[in-house]
Amino acid sequence: MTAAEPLLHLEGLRRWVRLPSGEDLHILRGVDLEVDAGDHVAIVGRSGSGKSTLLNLLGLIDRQSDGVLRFDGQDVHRLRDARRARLRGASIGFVFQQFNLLDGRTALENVMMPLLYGDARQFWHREKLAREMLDRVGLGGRADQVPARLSGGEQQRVAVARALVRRPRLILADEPTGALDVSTGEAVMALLDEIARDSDAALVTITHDLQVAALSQRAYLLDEGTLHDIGTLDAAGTAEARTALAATAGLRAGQEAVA
Ligand SMILES: Nc1ncnc2c1ncn2[C@@H]1O[C@H](COP(=O)(O)OP(=O)(O)OP(=O)(O)O)[C@@H](O)[C@H]1O
Repeated sequence: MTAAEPLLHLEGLRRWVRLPSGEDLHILRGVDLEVDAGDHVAIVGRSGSGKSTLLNLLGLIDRQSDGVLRFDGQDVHRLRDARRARLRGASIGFVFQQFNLLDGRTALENVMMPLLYGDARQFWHREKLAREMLDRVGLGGRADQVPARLSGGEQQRVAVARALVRRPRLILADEPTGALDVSTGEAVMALLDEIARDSDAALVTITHDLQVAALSQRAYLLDEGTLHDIGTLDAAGTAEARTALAATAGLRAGQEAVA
Protein backbone atom coordinates (compact mmCIF):
# COMPACT_ATOMS: atom_id res chain seq x y z
CA MET A 1 0.00 0.00 0.00
CA THR A 2 1.35 3.46 -0.85
CA ALA A 3 1.07 6.18 1.79
CA ALA A 4 -1.78 7.84 -0.10
CA GLU A 5 -3.81 4.68 -0.64
CA PRO A 6 -6.57 3.96 1.90
CA LEU A 7 -7.19 0.40 3.06
CA LEU A 8 -10.51 0.34 1.20
CA HIS A 9 -11.25 2.38 -1.89
CA LEU A 10 -14.65 2.07 -3.56
CA GLU A 11 -15.45 4.10 -6.63
CA GLY A 12 -18.69 3.96 -8.59
CA LEU A 13 -19.35 0.49 -7.21
CA ARG A 14 -22.43 -1.07 -8.78
CA ARG A 15 -24.16 -4.35 -8.23
CA TRP A 16 -27.18 -5.63 -10.10
CA VAL A 17 -28.82 -9.01 -10.35
CA ARG A 18 -30.87 -10.49 -13.17
CA LEU A 19 -34.39 -11.35 -11.97
CA PRO A 20 -36.33 -14.36 -13.31
CA SER A 21 -38.50 -11.88 -15.26
CA GLY A 22 -35.38 -10.97 -17.25
CA GLU A 23 -35.17 -7.50 -15.70
CA ASP A 24 -32.10 -6.27 -13.83
CA LEU A 25 -32.51 -5.23 -10.20
CA HIS A 26 -30.04 -2.42 -9.50
CA ILE A 27 -29.12 -2.76 -5.83
CA LEU A 28 -25.99 -0.59 -5.62
CA ARG A 29 -25.95 2.29 -8.09
CA GLY A 30 -22.51 3.84 -7.68
CA VAL A 31 -21.05 3.61 -4.18
CA ASP A 32 -18.01 5.72 -3.33
CA LEU A 33 -16.20 5.18 -0.03
CA GLU A 34 -12.72 5.33 1.45
CA VAL A 35 -11.78 3.67 4.73
CA ASP A 36 -8.35 4.00 6.32
CA ALA A 37 -6.64 1.67 8.76
CA GLY A 38 -7.92 2.49 12.26
CA ASP A 39 -11.19 4.03 10.97
CA HIS A 40 -14.54 3.00 12.39
CA VAL A 41 -17.26 3.57 9.80
CA ALA A 42 -20.94 2.72 10.17
CA ILE A 43 -23.29 2.06 7.28
CA VAL A 44 -26.97 2.38 8.08
CA GLY A 45 -29.95 1.79 5.87
CA ARG A 46 -33.45 0.46 5.96
CA SER A 47 -34.21 -3.21 5.36
CA GLY A 48 -33.70 -4.03 1.71
CA SER A 49 -31.48 -0.99 1.02
CA GLY A 50 -28.54 -3.19 -0.01
CA LYS A 51 -26.43 -3.37 3.17
CA SER A 52 -25.78 -7.11 2.94
CA THR A 53 -25.03 -6.78 -0.75
CA LEU A 54 -22.41 -4.12 0.03
CA LEU A 55 -21.00 -6.16 2.90
CA ASN A 56 -20.58 -9.17 0.62
CA LEU A 57 -18.59 -7.01 -1.81
CA LEU A 58 -16.42 -5.52 0.97
CA GLY A 59 -15.85 -9.02 2.36
CA LEU A 60 -14.73 -10.32 -1.05
CA ILE A 61 -17.59 -12.83 -1.00
CA ASP A 62 -19.33 -11.47 -4.13
CA ARG A 63 -18.04 -9.52 -7.09
CA GLN A 64 -19.30 -6.13 -8.18
CA SER A 65 -21.11 -5.75 -11.51
CA ASP A 66 -19.18 -2.55 -12.27
CA GLY A 67 -16.93 0.01 -10.60
CA VAL A 68 -13.73 -0.24 -8.57
CA LEU A 69 -12.98 -1.91 -5.24
CA ARG A 70 -9.38 -1.72 -4.08
CA PHE A 71 -8.25 -3.43 -0.91
CA ASP A 72 -4.85 -2.30 0.29
CA GLY A 73 -4.21 -0.82 -3.14
CA GLN A 74 -5.10 -4.02 -4.94
CA ASP A 75 -7.92 -4.21 -7.51
CA VAL A 76 -9.61 -7.27 -6.05
CA HIS A 77 -11.87 -7.79 -9.05
CA ARG A 78 -8.85 -8.97 -10.98
CA LEU A 79 -7.92 -11.66 -8.48
CA ARG A 80 -8.87 -15.28 -9.06
CA ASP A 81 -11.22 -16.92 -6.55
CA ALA A 82 -8.47 -18.79 -4.68
CA ARG A 83 -6.42 -15.59 -4.18
CA ARG A 84 -9.50 -13.71 -3.04
CA ALA A 85 -10.29 -16.46 -0.54
CA ARG A 86 -6.73 -16.33 0.83
CA LEU A 87 -6.83 -12.54 1.10
CA ARG A 88 -10.22 -12.75 2.82
CA GLY A 89 -9.03 -15.33 5.36
CA ALA A 90 -5.84 -13.47 6.19
CA SER A 91 -7.11 -9.89 6.15
CA ILE A 92 -10.84 -9.74 6.92
CA GLY A 93 -12.69 -10.75 10.08
CA PHE A 94 -16.48 -11.12 10.18
CA VAL A 95 -18.87 -10.66 13.10
CA PHE A 96 -22.51 -11.59 12.47
CA GLN A 97 -25.78 -10.93 14.27
CA GLN A 98 -26.33 -14.61 15.11
CA PHE A 99 -22.70 -15.23 16.24
CA ASN A 100 -22.38 -18.29 13.92
CA LEU A 101 -20.35 -20.31 16.42
CA LEU A 102 -19.98 -24.07 15.99
CA ASP A 103 -22.32 -25.62 18.58
CA GLY A 104 -20.43 -28.80 19.39
CA ARG A 105 -17.09 -27.03 19.89
CA THR A 106 -15.78 -25.16 22.91
CA ALA A 107 -15.13 -21.43 22.89
CA LEU A 108 -11.40 -22.20 22.55
CA GLU A 109 -11.94 -24.53 19.58
CA ASN A 110 -14.14 -21.94 17.90
CA VAL A 111 -11.47 -19.26 18.25
CA MET A 112 -8.72 -21.64 17.10
CA MET A 113 -10.64 -22.52 13.93
CA PRO A 114 -9.42 -19.65 11.66
CA LEU A 115 -5.81 -20.33 12.73
CA LEU A 116 -5.96 -23.75 11.07
CA TYR A 117 -5.88 -21.81 7.79
CA GLY A 118 -3.29 -19.26 8.93
CA ASP A 119 0.43 -19.10 8.25
CA ALA A 120 2.81 -21.60 9.86
CA ARG A 121 3.31 -19.47 12.99
CA GLN A 122 -0.44 -19.07 13.49
CA PHE A 123 -1.03 -22.77 12.86
CA TRP A 124 1.58 -24.05 15.33
CA HIS A 125 0.73 -21.52 18.05
CA ARG A 126 -3.02 -21.71 17.53
CA GLU A 127 -3.95 -22.70 21.06
CA LYS A 128 -1.78 -20.02 22.69
CA LEU A 129 -3.03 -17.33 20.28
CA ALA A 130 -6.67 -18.34 20.79
CA ARG A 131 -6.28 -18.32 24.59
CA GLU A 132 -4.71 -14.85 24.44
CA MET A 133 -7.61 -13.61 22.35
CA LEU A 134 -10.18 -15.12 24.71
CA ASP A 135 -8.37 -13.38 27.59
CA ARG A 136 -8.55 -10.15 25.61
CA VAL A 137 -12.35 -10.38 25.36
CA GLY A 138 -12.61 -11.27 29.05
CA LEU A 139 -13.46 -14.94 28.58
CA GLY A 140 -10.17 -16.60 29.49
CA GLY A 141 -11.93 -18.51 32.24
CA ARG A 142 -14.68 -19.87 29.94
CA ALA A 143 -12.46 -21.32 27.20
CA ASP A 144 -13.76 -24.87 27.67
CA GLN A 145 -17.47 -24.02 27.55
CA VAL A 146 -19.60 -24.85 24.53
CA PRO A 147 -21.69 -21.94 23.14
CA ALA A 148 -24.95 -23.28 24.62
CA ARG A 149 -23.47 -22.74 28.11
CA LEU A 150 -22.64 -19.09 27.40
CA SER A 151 -24.93 -16.05 27.41
CA GLY A 152 -25.67 -14.18 24.16
CA GLY A 153 -23.18 -11.45 25.06
CA GLU A 154 -20.50 -14.02 25.88
CA GLN A 155 -21.15 -15.88 22.62
CA GLN A 156 -20.74 -12.63 20.70
CA ARG A 157 -17.46 -11.98 22.53
CA VAL A 158 -16.26 -15.44 21.46
CA ALA A 159 -17.27 -14.50 17.91
CA VAL A 160 -15.31 -11.24 18.23
CA ALA A 161 -12.26 -13.21 19.43
CA ARG A 162 -12.63 -15.59 16.48
CA ALA A 163 -12.95 -12.68 14.03
CA LEU A 164 -9.84 -10.98 15.38
CA VAL A 165 -7.52 -13.88 16.14
CA ARG A 166 -5.76 -13.68 12.76
CA ARG A 167 -5.24 -9.93 13.26
CA PRO A 168 -7.31 -8.86 10.22
CA ARG A 169 -6.78 -5.42 8.68
CA LEU A 170 -10.54 -5.04 8.16
CA ILE A 171 -13.36 -6.13 10.47
CA LEU A 172 -16.87 -6.33 9.01
CA ALA A 173 -19.61 -6.38 11.63
CA ASP A 174 -23.11 -7.13 10.32
CA GLU A 175 -25.77 -6.10 12.89
CA PRO A 176 -23.38 -7.24 15.66
CA THR A 177 -25.75 -6.20 18.45
CA GLY A 178 -28.98 -7.29 16.75
CA ALA A 179 -29.48 -10.33 18.99
CA LEU A 180 -28.40 -8.64 22.24
CA ASP A 181 -30.10 -6.37 24.75
CA VAL A 182 -29.06 -2.71 24.69
CA SER A 183 -26.44 -2.70 27.45
CA THR A 184 -24.87 -6.03 26.37
CA GLY A 185 -24.80 -4.74 22.80
CA GLU A 186 -23.06 -1.54 23.91
CA ALA A 187 -20.44 -3.55 25.82
CA VAL A 188 -19.76 -5.78 22.79
CA MET A 189 -19.48 -2.74 20.48
CA ALA A 190 -17.12 -0.98 22.90
CA LEU A 191 -14.92 -4.09 22.99
CA LEU A 192 -14.93 -4.47 19.22
CA ASP A 193 -14.08 -0.79 18.78
CA GLU A 194 -11.27 -0.94 21.35
CA ILE A 195 -9.61 -4.07 19.95
CA ALA A 196 -9.91 -2.78 16.39
CA ARG A 197 -8.26 0.49 17.42
CA ASP A 198 -5.48 -1.29 19.35
CA SER A 199 -4.55 -3.33 16.31
CA ASP A 200 -5.05 -0.45 13.82
CA ALA A 201 -7.69 -2.46 11.95
CA ALA A 202 -10.52 -0.72 10.10
CA LEU A 203 -13.99 -1.50 11.45
CA VAL A 204 -17.06 -1.28 9.22
CA THR A 205 -20.31 -1.80 11.11
CA ILE A 206 -23.50 -2.41 9.20
CA THR A 207 -26.60 -1.70 11.22
CA HIS A 208 -30.12 -0.33 11.15
CA ASP A 209 -29.65 1.00 14.70
CA LEU A 210 -28.47 4.61 14.88
CA GLN A 211 -27.33 4.20 18.47
CA VAL A 212 -24.86 1.55 17.32
CA ALA A 213 -23.85 3.77 14.40
CA ALA A 214 -23.22 6.61 16.85
CA LEU A 215 -20.20 4.69 18.17
CA SER A 216 -18.42 5.12 14.83
CA GLN A 217 -16.29 8.06 13.73
CA ARG A 218 -18.28 8.47 10.51
CA ALA A 219 -21.67 7.19 9.43
CA TYR A 220 -23.19 6.75 5.98
CA LEU A 221 -26.76 6.20 4.96
CA LEU A 222 -27.30 3.67 2.18
CA ASP A 223 -30.34 4.83 0.27
CA GLU A 224 -31.45 4.37 -3.34
CA GLY A 225 -28.28 2.41 -4.00
CA THR A 226 -25.81 5.14 -3.04
CA LEU A 227 -24.06 6.19 0.17
CA HIS A 228 -24.76 9.54 1.81
CA ASP A 229 -22.34 10.89 4.39
CA ILE A 230 -24.29 11.65 7.58
CA GLY A 231 -21.17 12.56 9.56
CA THR A 232 -20.75 11.74 13.21
CA LEU A 233 -23.77 10.86 15.31
CA ASP A 234 -22.05 10.80 18.66
CA ALA A 235 -22.17 14.44 19.75
CA ALA A 236 -24.42 15.27 22.68
CA GLY A 237 -27.70 16.65 21.45
CA THR A 238 -27.95 14.44 18.40
CA ALA A 239 -30.82 12.44 19.89
CA GLU A 240 -33.41 14.61 18.16
CA ALA A 241 -31.52 14.51 14.88
CA ARG A 242 -31.29 10.73 15.20
CA THR A 243 -35.02 10.45 15.81
CA ALA A 244 -35.73 12.56 12.73
CA LEU A 245 -33.30 10.57 10.60
CA ALA A 246 -34.73 7.31 11.90
CA ALA A 247 -38.22 8.39 10.95
CA THR A 248 -37.29 9.40 7.41
CA ALA A 249 -34.88 6.56 6.71
CA GLY A 250 -36.81 3.69 8.33
CA LEU A 251 -34.15 3.07 10.98
CA ARG A 252 -34.07 2.39 14.70
CA ALA A 253 -33.15 5.55 16.60
CA GLY A 254 -31.81 3.72 19.63
CA GLN A 255 -33.15 3.80 23.16
CA GLU A 256 -31.71 7.14 24.18
CA ALA A 257 -33.03 8.94 21.10
CA VAL A 258 -36.58 7.69 21.32
CA ALA A 259 -36.84 8.09 25.10
N1 LIG B 1 -29.35 -12.49 -5.59
C1 LIG B 1 -30.44 -11.72 -5.51
N2 LIG B 1 -31.49 -11.94 -6.34
C2 LIG B 1 -32.59 -11.16 -6.28
N3 LIG B 1 -32.73 -10.12 -5.45
C3 LIG B 1 -31.73 -9.86 -4.60
C4 LIG B 1 -30.53 -10.64 -4.58
N4 LIG B 1 -29.72 -10.13 -3.63
C5 LIG B 1 -30.38 -9.10 -3.08
N5 LIG B 1 -31.59 -8.92 -3.66
C6 LIG B 1 -32.57 -7.87 -3.33
O1 LIG B 1 -31.85 -6.63 -3.26
C7 LIG B 1 -32.32 -5.82 -2.19
C8 LIG B 1 -31.20 -5.53 -1.21
O2 LIG B 1 -30.89 -6.73 -0.48
P1 LIG B 1 -29.91 -6.75 0.78
O3 LIG B 1 -30.01 -8.09 1.38
O4 LIG B 1 -28.56 -6.29 0.36
O5 LIG B 1 -30.59 -5.64 1.73
P2 LIG B 1 -30.30 -5.29 3.28
O6 LIG B 1 -30.20 -3.80 3.36
O7 LIG B 1 -29.15 -6.08 3.76
O8 LIG B 1 -31.62 -5.80 3.98
P3 LIG B 1 -31.86 -6.34 5.50
O9 LIG B 1 -31.51 -5.18 6.41
O10 LIG B 1 -33.32 -6.65 5.51
O11 LIG B 1 -30.99 -7.53 5.69
C9 LIG B 1 -33.49 -6.57 -1.57
O12 LIG B 1 -34.68 -6.10 -2.17
C10 LIG B 1 -33.22 -8.02 -1.97
O13 LIG B 1 -34.42 -8.75 -2.06
